[in-house]
Amino acid sequence: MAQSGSQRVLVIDDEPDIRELLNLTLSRMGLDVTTVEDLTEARRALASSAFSFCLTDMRLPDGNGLDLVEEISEKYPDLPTAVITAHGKVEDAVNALKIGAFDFVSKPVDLAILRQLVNTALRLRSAESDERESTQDDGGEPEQPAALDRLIGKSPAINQCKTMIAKLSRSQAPVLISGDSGSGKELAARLIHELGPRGDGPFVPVNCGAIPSELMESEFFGHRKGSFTGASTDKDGLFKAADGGTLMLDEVADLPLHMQVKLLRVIQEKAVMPIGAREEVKVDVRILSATHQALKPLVESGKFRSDLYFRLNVIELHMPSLQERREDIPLLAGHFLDDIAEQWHEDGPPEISEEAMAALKQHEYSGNVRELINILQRAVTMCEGSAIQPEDLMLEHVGTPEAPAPAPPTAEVLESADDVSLDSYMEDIEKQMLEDALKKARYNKTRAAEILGISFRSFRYKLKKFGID
Ligand SMILES: Nc1ncnc2c1ncn2[C@@H]1O[C@H](COP(=O)(O)OP(=O)(O)OP(=O)(O)O)[C@@H](O)[C@H]1O
Repeated sequence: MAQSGSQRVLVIDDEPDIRELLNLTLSRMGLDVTTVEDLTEARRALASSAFSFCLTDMRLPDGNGLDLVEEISEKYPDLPTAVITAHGKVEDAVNALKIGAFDFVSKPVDLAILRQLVNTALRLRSAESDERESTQDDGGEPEQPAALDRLIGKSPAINQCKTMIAKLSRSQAPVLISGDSGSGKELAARLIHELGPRGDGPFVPVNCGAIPSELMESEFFGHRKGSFTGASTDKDGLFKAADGGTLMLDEVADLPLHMQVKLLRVIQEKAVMPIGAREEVKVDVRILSATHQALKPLVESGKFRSDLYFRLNVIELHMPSLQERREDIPLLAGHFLDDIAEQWHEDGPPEISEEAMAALKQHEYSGNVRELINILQRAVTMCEGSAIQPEDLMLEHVGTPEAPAPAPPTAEVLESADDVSLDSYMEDIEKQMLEDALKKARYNKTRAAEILGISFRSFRYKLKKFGID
């Protein structure tokens, strides 16, 4: 696809045939191509003209392409640069991405892949120049993208994440997002995707631990009709669904070893082989992975392949736990209370008493932001007055002794609740109690609230929360 206008691209390769092929391919895309054969000429070209994209070979007569990548990321940080790596030289590709290359393409250059790569890089450039123009119009300093405001917090730890996310969104490098459960790993991945040149493409999150091992290959790579019993139609896999966008491998440590091998191949070849297909299907997907477990010990114990780890963990983004940023809790709590009030169509959110806020700030959150949201939802349903009190939070150490304790779970319930979190288990009990009270009160809500010993307002909140009519 030709790009609008004539954008200048710089190609550096010492082999005349390849220079010619690249020149032809990129010119056909409507680009104004400058080709040079070594680093000296490249430096000269960069100093004399403004380019929108740069593509360099690694081994050049007067030095290494990676040195140029480093120079470009310092001197021309807005210029996306891709490197051409020798086939199978994963280390070179990873090093290039680590020092700031936008992406890489391996030899022999697949022209379809190259075209996709260039289009993605140029989309990044045009989005950035639009942004620059709009900040220049305002006469203001370049600001962080507004989407980053969705990552609530002002602590140094979260500010560092925001800066990193903005930077990572400009590259195609695989990122490993680490952090405790509920700390915002998926939110961070979404932002990297949305802010980058693939933002208009699909974002496909997949929980690697949730797919049965025997279905994994078909889920990831798709299958052809008749390739196994039950394959009654062709099916596109998750990679195909994420084509042109981002695939987020959540809980990547749960990938079984046989899938790790296959995944590595896909990442290297940028193509998938659906089960029963005769030919590979090209896919243009950026991979972001997330884990709440440290992967290194798994690599050491042989449960996670070191070559895949090396490939996925090109850059690591760590999402801080709430314990590491307690100062953000008031801001987060205020934001989620507004959210809850809006979702539940209430006039306004209740206030939080000073004591309740202090309890929230001290609490040890094993489920981080997700747990904070759950606590606040529960508090809003429990709150009788205009301000949330510590006992409304129902945190273990501030629980009200007189609050009616739910019936102890039966062995049967516990057995079936193997994978159920405490929160959802408690919610089931709460829902059941509401329904029982309603029945007992012959669906008179005021009476049902009396039976449960809670206010009518709190009863109504709960009905809404559980979608009980
Ligand atoms: N800094 C934040 N600002 C606003 N909302 C946040 C923040 N961090 C997390 N959240 C919200 O908390 C919830 C959990 O976040 P998310 O799913 O991204 O966490 P996670 O680390 O991927 O969880 P898991 O480990 O369970 O996969 C989501 O509703 C998310 O929008």
